[in-house]
Amino acid sequence: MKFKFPGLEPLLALTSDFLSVGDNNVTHMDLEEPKNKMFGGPREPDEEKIFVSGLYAADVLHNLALLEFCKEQSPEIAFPLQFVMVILSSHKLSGIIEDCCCDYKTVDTLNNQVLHLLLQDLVRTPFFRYFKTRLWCDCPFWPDDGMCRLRDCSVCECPDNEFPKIFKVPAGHLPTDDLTCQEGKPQAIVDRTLDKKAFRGWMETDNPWTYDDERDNSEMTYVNLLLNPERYTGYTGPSAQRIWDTIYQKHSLKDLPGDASPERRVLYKLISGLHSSISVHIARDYLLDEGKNLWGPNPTLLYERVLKHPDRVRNLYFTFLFVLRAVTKAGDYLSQAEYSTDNSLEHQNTLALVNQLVNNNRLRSACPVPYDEAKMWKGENGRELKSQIQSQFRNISALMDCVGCEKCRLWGKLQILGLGTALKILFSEDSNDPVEQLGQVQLQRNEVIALINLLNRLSESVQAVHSLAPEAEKVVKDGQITALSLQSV
Ligand SMILES: Cc1cc2nc3c(=O)[nH]c(=O)nc-3n(C[C@H](O)[C@H](O)[C@H](O)COP(=O)(O)OP(=O)(O)OC[C@H]3O[C@@H](n4cnc5c(N)ncnc54)[C@H](O)[C@@H]3O)c2cc1C
Repeated sequence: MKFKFPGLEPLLALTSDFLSVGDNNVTHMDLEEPKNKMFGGPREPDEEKIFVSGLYAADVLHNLALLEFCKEQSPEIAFPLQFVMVILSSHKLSGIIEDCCCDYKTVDTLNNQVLHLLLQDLVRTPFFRYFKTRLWCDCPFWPDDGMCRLRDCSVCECPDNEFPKIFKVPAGHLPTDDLTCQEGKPQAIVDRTLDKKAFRGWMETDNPWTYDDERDNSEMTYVNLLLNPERYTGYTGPSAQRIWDTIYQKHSLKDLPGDASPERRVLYKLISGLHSSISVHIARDYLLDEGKNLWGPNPTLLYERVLKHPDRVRNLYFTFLFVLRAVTKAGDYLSQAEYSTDNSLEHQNTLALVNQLVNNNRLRSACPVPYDEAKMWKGENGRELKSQIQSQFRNISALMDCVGCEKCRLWGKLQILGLGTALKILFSEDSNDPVEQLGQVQLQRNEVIALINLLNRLSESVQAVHSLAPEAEKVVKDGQITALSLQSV
């Protein structure tokens, strides 16, 4: 098949800024070979149609065919061209987001104009600002190997008088000077009672997807998330590496074979999307000068860790839509819930914001079903696979106690709980009827706080990728041009 690639001439013109190859007469190429390489064999007619429709053309051509072709035709342009291709393919993703029902452009527009602002307001409300968690517990898998070197790594807990009275645990609140995990205490019923009184409509229910973090309420502490932003902490090296390796390797999530089930791929994409989002937050709020305590974006880091890898950007968008779908699917439940804090005006305000989010007309018309969960678990071994993946996800959730940096652990736990809540909403197993399933889902207050805060984190990351990409690419391009000119000296 011969395919005319309209982007090739401008690409070559761009490349000719570096080398004199502008008059290279390359406008057609044979796509059979690169296409087969990319997809592992010829495709079905439908996929063929999609392939040539142009949705994937940019990716395929930028990443494979063009490079291969040009290497053969003209080896001297391969390097600058590869660089230009990486840049072009890194943020200009187009077409439908894989396994989802909306395209990249729509998601960017909706996020910039509607979702981002709403979510920013929502996570600032007293209800969504306080997250209950256990910060001090030991890793169930290996001894503590904390590598944190910055004070920015530790979490600032709420002083007792800060959060709404109604949130307070009447007894057994962990003293701030007791930094050890207190194992073996009997189940505390105190906080459960308080939850029922304080949050009418919120239940204590199990989440089959997550490791139960609320076994002993006396070990739980409230954290004001606004005082503990997710950003660069200095947590790096073998400790952090071990967590990510364990997640990806032990659970065989990476380099999935061609015949891996779609469900396994979804689990990988969710973890990878979350990983991208964490990296984006590190890059967008980085400690640029420790001496001067100067914080700001680090475009090179953003590029190296995320933008340079189109699959990581794609997984970020996928995860955003997956969680967004869970929030809208639980819309009826969320719009009838109780958001009481000390102040009834705050409840009204929070409820109004939740309603604007879950019943948003623009979202409904532009992207009515961000992700279609109905396709999952349909195979012969659907049930078995579901319980396997559920147990994998529970293990990943337990691994968060091994994160050797307090602030990273806080956000790791919150976001994994948020993902677990999305999985619970989308794949509630009580019934086969999706309408009934939704009616039966019961959420804990902390799950809803985690879900909305996770959606906000993902929305921030999608926005940062969209808005910081040009700058990041320029910084990298300038660096490359300098490197190229040094090479040619
Ligand atoms: C749960 C958790 C939360 C964390 N939170 C913070 C935080 O708030 N602040 C902070 O400064 N640090 C945080 N860290 C550490 C941070 O994620 C990195 O591990 C650290 O900055 C070192 O980065 P790195 O470049 O070595 O690569 P890492 O990000 O550690 O990645 C390890 C390897 O995973 C692969 N990989 C990277 N990204 C993806 C992706 N999106 N999809 C698939 N594979 C990928 C690559 O092969 C890479 O070499 C956290 C770590 C964990 C485990």
